[in-house]
Amino acid sequence: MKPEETNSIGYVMEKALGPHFSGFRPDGLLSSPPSSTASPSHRSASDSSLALSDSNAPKQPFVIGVSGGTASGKTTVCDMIIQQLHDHRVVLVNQDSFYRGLTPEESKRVHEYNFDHPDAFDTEQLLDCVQKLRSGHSYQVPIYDFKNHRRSSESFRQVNASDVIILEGILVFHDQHVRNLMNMKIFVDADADVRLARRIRRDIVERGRGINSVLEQYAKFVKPAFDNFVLPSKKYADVIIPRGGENHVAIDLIVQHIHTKLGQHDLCKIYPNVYVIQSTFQIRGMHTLIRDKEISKHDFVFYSDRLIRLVVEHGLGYLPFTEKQVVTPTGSVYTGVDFCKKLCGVSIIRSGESMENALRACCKGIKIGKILIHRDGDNGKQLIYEKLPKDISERHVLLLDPVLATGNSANHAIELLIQKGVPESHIIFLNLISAPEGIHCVCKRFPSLKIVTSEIDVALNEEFRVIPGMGEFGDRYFGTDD
Ligand SMILES: Nc1ncnc2c1ncn2[C@@H]1O[C@H](COP(=O)(O)OP(=O)(O)O)[C@@H](O)[C@H]1O
Ligand SMILES: Nc1ccn([C@@H]2O[C@H](COP(=O)(O)O)[C@@H](O)[C@H]2O)c(=O)n1
Ligand SMILES: [Mg+2]
Repeated sequence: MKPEETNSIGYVMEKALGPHFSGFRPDGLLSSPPSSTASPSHRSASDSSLALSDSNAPKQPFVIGVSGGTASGKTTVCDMIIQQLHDHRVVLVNQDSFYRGLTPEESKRVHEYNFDHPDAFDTEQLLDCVQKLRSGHSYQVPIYDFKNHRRSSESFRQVNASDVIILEGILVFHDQHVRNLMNMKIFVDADADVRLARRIRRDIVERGRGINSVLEQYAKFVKPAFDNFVLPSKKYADVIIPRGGENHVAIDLIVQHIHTKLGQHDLCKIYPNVYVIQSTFQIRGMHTLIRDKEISKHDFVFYSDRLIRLVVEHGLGYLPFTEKQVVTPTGSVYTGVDFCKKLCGVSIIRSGESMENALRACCKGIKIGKILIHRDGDNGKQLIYEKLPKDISERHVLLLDPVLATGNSANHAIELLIQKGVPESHIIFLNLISAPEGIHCVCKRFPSLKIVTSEIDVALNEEFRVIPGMGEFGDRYFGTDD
């Protein structure tokens, strides 16, 4: 066959009708798989290399760090968060529990001891505790006594694994390894005078101190350590709460965010631009049907179409809009929104074409372009054919492919769109199922693109097929599987 023949669109189209790997078999093109062996202490909670792909594995808890100066209201804020998260299991770990007990010598000269310096805490032990809880184990947390500055030698507080771990203390943002275990960092802010007033009252009432000793300790250690260690760690906070426990708006927003994150797949916590449509029994039922190898072709198409329609509708929700007012038949004004007009679809041939009808049904008269990515021989070379709207650079693009497997073909298609002038943030990639490997691959390369999917599967197998997956979508949908 002559080279020009192998390059002809007809030839490639015909080839594309053969077995089609929705993830495009990579032949050495696959970037190294996400590592699952890195030591947890050196991984950040937002590190994309976290091995979070196994949906059957226990969910990782959501770790919240709460820091702030002494008596700023950290404990009060934590209590309020815990109360509002009543439908989740939440545990509170206080950094205070990890104060090193004083030696008899140190106890004699307690007024010279700096309880506000990072060295006053056993940070290694604190790290061990959070790591254990994060990996689903319980932990015997020490009990610290502020009156005699020692840990109890007999008793511990058993803290069990839970959905949310709150780690609270003046210096929880100081150590990088501890910080890296947090999914969310909150800094509780309060005026220094207010804090001092609260501290005096609390230390006298609860910690058996006298006014002079509180003021002396404050001037000698607490204030300098606040300036040197606590305040500089404020920059790591995701949220700063002024007025601590009084700030109900801030606490409501935080609780709402935690609720959203808890309901999400772990990959959505890592990549904020990945959206999984909210699962319902209807959606789960449709997935059950289309994943069943015994289903008839007719039913496969019917239920795939239903799911595709949902994904398309959901994806359209991420397009920009403008405000629009209309007058209703009652003569009233309704303030609504106008759809984004500069829009097109692009299907990745062949299976992406199965999504075109749903897009046409939702967006009247929408232009739909096509991209065909064809593996040329066994050397990893690809041929890319495209037929795209001429003004695509001015449009938001809904990229269509029902299965995101390795992410290689998606990345080629996205690269092509970007070459054509489409801003990365104007691309919404729609699919029915995504493999974690594909999500890592696409999101690392294109962090501002959005992926909308209906389920995230467990992993890819050694043949780069999605597990549990649904087989060759294109073959099953277009009836070319046997
Ligand atoms: N908004 C508030 N108004 C009045 N008192 C408060 C307020 N927030 C906290 N307190 C009191 O101040 C003291 C310190 O608050 P706490 O939450 O324990 O601070 P932290 O844990 O940051 O040291 C406690 O006695 C608490 O009851
Ligand atoms: N034996 C101790 C241990 C600690 N402190 C002080 O406690 C403060 C931290 O607790 P908060 O609830 O206020 O965050 C810290 O500023 C230490 O000075 C103490 O007085 N005695
Ligand atoms: Mg406290």
